[in-house]
Amino acid sequence: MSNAPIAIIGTGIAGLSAARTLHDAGQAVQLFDKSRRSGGRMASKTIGSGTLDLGTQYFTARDRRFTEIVHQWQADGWADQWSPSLFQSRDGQLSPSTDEQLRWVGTPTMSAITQGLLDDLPVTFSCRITDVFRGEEFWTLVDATGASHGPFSQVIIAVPAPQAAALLAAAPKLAAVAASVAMEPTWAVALGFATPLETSVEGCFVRDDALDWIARDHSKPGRDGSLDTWVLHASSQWSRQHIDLSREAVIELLHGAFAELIDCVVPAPAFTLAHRWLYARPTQPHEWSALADPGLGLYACGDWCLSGRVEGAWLSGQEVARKLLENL
Ligand SMILES: Cc1cc2nc3c(=O)[nH]c(=O)nc-3n(C[C@H](O)[C@H](O)[C@H](O)COP(=O)(O)OP(=O)(O)OC[C@H]3O[C@@H](n4cnc5c(N)ncnc54)[C@H](O)[C@@H]3O)c2cc1C
Ligand SMILES: NC(=O)C1=CN([C@@H]2O[C@H](COP(=O)(O)OP(=O)(O)OC[C@H]3O[C@@H](n4cnc5c(N)ncnc54)[C@H](O)[C@@H]3O)[C@@H](O)[C@H]2O)CC=C1
Repeated sequence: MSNAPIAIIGTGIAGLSAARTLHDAGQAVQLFDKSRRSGGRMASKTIGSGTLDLGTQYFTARDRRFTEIVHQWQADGWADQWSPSLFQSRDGQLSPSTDEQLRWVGTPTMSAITQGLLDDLPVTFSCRITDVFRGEEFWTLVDATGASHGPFSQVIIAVPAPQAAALLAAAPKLAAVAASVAMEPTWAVALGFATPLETSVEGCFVRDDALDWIARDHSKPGRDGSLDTWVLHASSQWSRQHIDLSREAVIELLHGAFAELIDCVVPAPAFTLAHRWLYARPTQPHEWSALADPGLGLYACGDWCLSGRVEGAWLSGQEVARKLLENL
């Protein structure tokens, strides 16, 4: 057995779930991410004095193992329950839609969870891995600048399926599985109002043309900042149809749809932002848990291996760590 560390590409919840478990089992890990910080689709955006959850809005916990870890995160101060005043909108009709579902958010921002998991694990940010190849004994990673990283004993790829497919070239069967997963885009828009909107809506499931979901970000626990902030998510279909639209045009269209939907006057926002998530969610759930070629030492995990939600991504990371440890 070699002392070379395990490389993990991706510091979203899946990669960090695996990293933490491997680290706790005494394995050395080295993480890489193309972004400047951890979180992936659970990242939060800093805006002036506050922050916004532009990707994941909340998460539910149905699996026992995930429920246990979420309670641990709550005890650590990284997560808390969010009980929004919920509505739904169908055919332009807004109506209350309360339910009993427990919903969780990171505190004070969604990214607090991945930051907590990362802690002081070794990580290289702003490093897009473009090639993963195996020599006689060890793995080497190559980044977009052409620089090499290694040697590594094993590699875990924890990125969205379309990006994973290219990095799994050394294991064509795994690459083919990843390539078979279609992922849908989501346009996200944030609006900040200087004066709070006069509505009791804090979250709304929408089934109209453009929008899919709206949330009063400011209503989540631990959020500060002076603006009344809202996050609007377009439906997959609308996002696909408007994939190449400019940010300004997307803000205008979704702001218009929001103003039509909400039951109050919507003044001009003091702040706007648009973000395009190209690989927001798999078109359907899968039951792979994680992909593994133990002989080679190449593994993959991510939300696309399971439910396409935070819970699925975390469970997939657990499963990849379990498989890897089992094969050491
Ligand atoms: C708009 C939106 C709303 C959502 N809402 C919810 C919700 O309300 N509830 C819920 O449960 N889930 C929600 N989700 C889904 C949830 O965010 C994901 O299921 C989960 O965060 C996926 O985690 P992951 O670790 O698998 O992938 P990611 O979070 O995508 O992490 C992958 C990481 O890999 C990095 N990366 C990619 N390619 C490379 C490369 N070549 N080299 C280096 N690094 C690379 C990325 O920068 C990223 O940090 C939402 C997603 C989006 C986009
Ligand atoms: N925009 C994106 O890219 C993504 C959005 N995601 C959303 O993240 C959420 C996560 O799902 P779960 O954890 O199962 O959460 P959940 O149980 O709150 O919601 C699941 C789905 O059930 C419906 N629903 C739930 N509660 C209500 C209600 N009170 N009134 C009306 N409809 C309701 C609604 O359609 C919702 O999308 C879902 O809303 C997904 O649509 C998940 C992944 C990506």
